[in-house]
Amino acid sequence: MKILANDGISKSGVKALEKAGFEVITTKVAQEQVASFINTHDVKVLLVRSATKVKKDVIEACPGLKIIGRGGVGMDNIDVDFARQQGIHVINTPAASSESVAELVFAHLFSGVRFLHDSNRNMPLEGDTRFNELKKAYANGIELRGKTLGIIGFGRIGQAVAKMALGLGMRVIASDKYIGEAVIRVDFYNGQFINVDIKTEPIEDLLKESDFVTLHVPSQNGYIIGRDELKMMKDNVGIINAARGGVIDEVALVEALDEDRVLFAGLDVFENEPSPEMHLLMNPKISLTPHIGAATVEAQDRIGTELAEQIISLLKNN
Ligand SMILES: O=C(O)[C@H](O)COP(=O)(O)O
Repeated sequence: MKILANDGISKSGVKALEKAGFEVITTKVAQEQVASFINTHDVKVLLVRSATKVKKDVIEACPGLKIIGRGGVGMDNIDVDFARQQGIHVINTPAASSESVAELVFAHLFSGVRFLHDSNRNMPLEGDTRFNELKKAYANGIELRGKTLGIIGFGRIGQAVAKMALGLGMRVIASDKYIGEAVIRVDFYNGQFINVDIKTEPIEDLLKESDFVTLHVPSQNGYIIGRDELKMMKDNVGIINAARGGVIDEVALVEALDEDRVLFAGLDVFENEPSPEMHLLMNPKISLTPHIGAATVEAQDRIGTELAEQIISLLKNN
């Protein structure tokens, strides 16, 4: 039975699937060719990350598909309900990448408070005399310890962020439409741990209290952080979005950065993906990454292995 992993899959995933007798094809097929490739090669399982879109047109054109697998969390690139109505299993790996996304949030936070993204762009060439000038420009860094981190969206990723923030000595507050409270277990290298109970609070309170705000919500129809929400935030707040483009109003964000109301932003996702707007790319107050929250060896290994386990259990054990 053939599997097309159109956005790639880890070696561990390929190995587990091949061991179970599947053939895994990892050639990248262009979006417009996906359906015809699936049909001509008699592919039964389509695996994607966020790049390949599996919308109604593709699903309708591939009546032989048995499984659509999303290696990752967000399923906004898949018409999940429609696929399930056609009797296709739709699976994902909701827990596999939480730590990696959380670590990227801190990469952006550390970059923001110490201007790393900007100093990397500006470091002087040999013979350039601006070294001391830059030393002065980046002299007012901020420590994270003791500051308040507001986490919007307190599911798996939000809670992984909370755990790391607590480890750094930050105060953590959270807001979530569906989750009232969560016990965050902070593990130490020597096997010891502490539990910290965090009750969520209304978003308005979070925005007023936070020194840094990070978003961990699924794709939305409207902005969670728009012009009004930006106005509610503390002066010199830092904002991170490693969730989905479209949860922050980018135009209002740039305005707030330009007016020195927001100190910095860290963006891994964009309203216009994969071609983020120029006003974001050129902004010295924005630390940027190209949607790589889940892009670690460890997360992709877990994702590949979990997908393989689910596929084997759905197709081999039934
Ligand atoms: O929803 C996800 O899992 C993340 O956005 C990662 O997406 P990616 O698999 O395209 O890196």
